[in-house]
Amino acid sequence: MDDSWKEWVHITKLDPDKVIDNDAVAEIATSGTDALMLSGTLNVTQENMRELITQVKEYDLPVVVEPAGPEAVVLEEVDGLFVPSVLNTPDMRWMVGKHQYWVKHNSIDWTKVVPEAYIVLNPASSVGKVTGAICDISAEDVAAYAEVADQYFSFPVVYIEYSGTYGDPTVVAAAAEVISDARLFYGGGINNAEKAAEMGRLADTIVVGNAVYDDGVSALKATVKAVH
Ligand SMILES: CC(C)=CCC/C(C)=C/CC/C(C)=C/CC/C(C)=C/COP(=O)(O)OP(=O)(O)O
Ligand SMILES: O=P(O)(O)OC[C@@H](O)CO
Ligand SMILES: [Mg+2]
Repeated sequence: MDDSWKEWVHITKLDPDKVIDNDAVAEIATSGTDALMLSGTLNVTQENMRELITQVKEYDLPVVVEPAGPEAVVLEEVDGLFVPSVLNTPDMRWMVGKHQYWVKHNSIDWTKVVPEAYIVLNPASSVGKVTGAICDISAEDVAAYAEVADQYFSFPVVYIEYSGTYGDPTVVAAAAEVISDARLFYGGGINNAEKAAEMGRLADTIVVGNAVYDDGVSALKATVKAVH
């Protein structure tokens, strides 16, 4: 993975566990979004991940996979692998445990891997439930995690994750304030131009997922226009 991902300001997240028709994929691919991130928490298998890759690979925009576990890693025909580590969970499997298992049983092409320091803040999301994240933390707590990720662990990405709900801009601003090297990603509940513009002013990159399925490609396009 070369460093071109550091210029992305808008990522569309597609879920291998959800169905999307080819017309919608074609419109998304030409919407102006910078990249497609194939990612989900529940029911993601090699099979449905490969099906989605086949569906999107014919378009010439970057496609990356964000696995929920070693079993969801597919590297063929994609440009890179964005691997989360969840900072705000007491369950170390989601910070380093699954990663150690993955490395022990596979030979990794590290040039294709971009680590993401996830701070999960929506307890109702699948990722919140699955990882046992401690979501009721303050902006100050979030900023401290962001600084640790950026300055102590040197993660290239800090990802503020509100998956499924629109987050608190003051929390994103607090994280942005303390980060100097990492790219700040924000994802969660962005389904129109206003929300995209607001979080786009605070984070380096916004990620739009559910809106594609719930509100359609026109909503997605509005979020692209708001930041491009
Ligand atoms: C070690 C390797 C290769 C992988 C492990 C990677 C880890 C630790 C992942 C933990 C966090 C996680 C499960 C991320 C999945 C990506 C993600 C956040 C999907 C979207 O969130 P959902 O909560 O599924 O949204 P919905 O509820 O709308 O499906
Ligand atoms: O689905 P939404 O709420 O847009 O969130 C996008 C992404 O952050 C999910 O991992
Ligand atoms: Mg999901």
